[in-house]
Amino acid sequence: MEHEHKQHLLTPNQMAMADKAAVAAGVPAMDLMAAAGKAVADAVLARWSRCSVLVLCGPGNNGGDGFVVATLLHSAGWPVRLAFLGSMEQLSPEAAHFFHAWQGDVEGYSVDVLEQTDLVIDALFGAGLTRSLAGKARDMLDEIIARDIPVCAVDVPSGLDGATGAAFGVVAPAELTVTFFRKKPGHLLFPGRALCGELVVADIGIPAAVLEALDIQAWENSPELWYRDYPWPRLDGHKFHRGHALVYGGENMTGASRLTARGAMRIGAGLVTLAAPIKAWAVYATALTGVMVAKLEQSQEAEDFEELLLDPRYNAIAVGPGAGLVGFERIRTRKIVLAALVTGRATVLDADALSAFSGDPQTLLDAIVGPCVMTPHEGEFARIFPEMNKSPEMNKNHRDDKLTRARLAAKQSGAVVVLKGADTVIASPDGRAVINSNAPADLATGGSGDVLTGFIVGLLSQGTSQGMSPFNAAAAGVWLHGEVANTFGAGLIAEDLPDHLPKVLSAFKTRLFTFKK
Ligand SMILES: NC(=O)C1=CN([C@@H]2O[C@H](COP(=O)(O)OP(=O)(O)OC[C@H]3O[C@@H](n4cnc5c(N)ncnc54)[C@H](O)[C@@H]3O)[C@@H](O)[C@H]2O)[C@@H](O)CC1
Ligand SMILES: [K+]
Repeated sequence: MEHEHKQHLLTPNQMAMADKAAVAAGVPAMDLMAAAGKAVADAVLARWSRCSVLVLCGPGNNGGDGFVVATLLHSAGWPVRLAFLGSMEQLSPEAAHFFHAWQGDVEGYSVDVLEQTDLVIDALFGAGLTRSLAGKARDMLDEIIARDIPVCAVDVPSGLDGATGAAFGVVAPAELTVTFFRKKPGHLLFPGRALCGELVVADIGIPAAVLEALDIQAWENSPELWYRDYPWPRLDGHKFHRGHALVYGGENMTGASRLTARGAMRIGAGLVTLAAPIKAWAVYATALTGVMVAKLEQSQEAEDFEELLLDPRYNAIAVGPGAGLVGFERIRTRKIVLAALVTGRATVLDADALSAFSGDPQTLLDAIVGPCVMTPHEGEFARIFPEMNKSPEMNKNHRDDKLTRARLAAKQSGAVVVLKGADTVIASPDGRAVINSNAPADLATGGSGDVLTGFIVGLLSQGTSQGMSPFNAAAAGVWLHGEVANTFGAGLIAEDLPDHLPKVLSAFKTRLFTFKK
């Protein structure tokens, strides 16, 4: 539990509740602010050499943290100026205390203070921001951007929504952001992730026990969340115990489903069968060695696929990569998807399996009866959930909020939704969500999604009853996929992903022992 706690993501509201709970548990609010300010000052001292600093303090407790930072950097011998946007009377008792502790001048709040500033400490607004910045607050940010002055943000860059990662309006990108206690979704979701720069999470003395009462439903993806369920081969195991994944392969883009099949093999499916239309059968059979290839006769591919599925040993199915969308292929892809779903067995739907239901997504959503993982990128997501951003449940300020969209999609469909991108969100129909943060840009390469589908179906084939839930299998697949790309480095192509996985799995296995201690 202790490890998982580190991955918790708190919304700004939950963070305010954590703050209150800590105070109720006996931690003085003054100490929290002092610790927050010290954490920021320490991080600045560790990264920058002595330079001329301007601390911009806002009207709330984010500004309070700023007063502390100013005092500490001044004590460290740095030239510090402070500008305050707010009124003394409205400061909280803690912020007022640290305002009075500041020995220097308080500059007028105008863009002129940016003259001869080498570094800005942005303590204007943090978790309390609820709308776009206007007037003087906004002008200052515009000018910081125009002058390209380095920024260290306190908690979040001012103007960033900690819940969604969206900008309320203008945001000055930070080189460093120091946040407190736990991350927020907005630190991981784009554009927030890019606007934060380097992110430091500082312990300010809030006891982890306050998390219990917060009903947290979002985590940063990490093995701590799912390693207990990871299906390591057992000594007494047999290939049949490790499941049998069935992958549908289309007629033209045969590379895609081959990558899926290879991904499933590498991640530990006991057996993988690729079922392909007879026209393409020879291509598959020649190219694949460890993977079996089943023939689907012309014009009765879906029926043959159904017949294959009469064999209960196929316990996880993947459809989508290279399935085909042109002309009659689209109808065939739809039939294959529905044949897979009606079995109620664990199914992963990707790419064409989703796009084939464009214009008629309800047919797909109604057919989901068993464990299912959908892995759309944004384009595919829009085809299956075209009205999502109009939903009354969407955040009114940020209708493109990825976390909420993925959660609503999971709830509506009953499937685990993996909404892909540089900040992939994995959402469960029960409201839990994981945000992935380990994917490097190298992963944006053709075929990488096909391998991800393979990783997930391979994990699912190893048993959803005793083994991984679809939610955990999806989170594990996405994390391992990112980790492989990270450890492989530059020059990555999709083929490398399955083949480099064993190295990552070995390292992960070693790490597992440290988790268990
Ligand atoms: N655990 C915690 O929660 C802790 C929080 N601390 C700091 O406290 C911050 C949160 O403090 P607050 O809740 O006071 O929030 P903020 O300091 O972010 O700002 C709140 C103030 O801004 C006003 N405001 C909101 N949107 C505005 C807009 N668009 N234009 C102008 N004014 C606007 C509000 O009316 C309120 O007066 C955190 O970000 C963090 O920096 C730290 O002091 C230590 C502990
Ligand atoms: K800030």
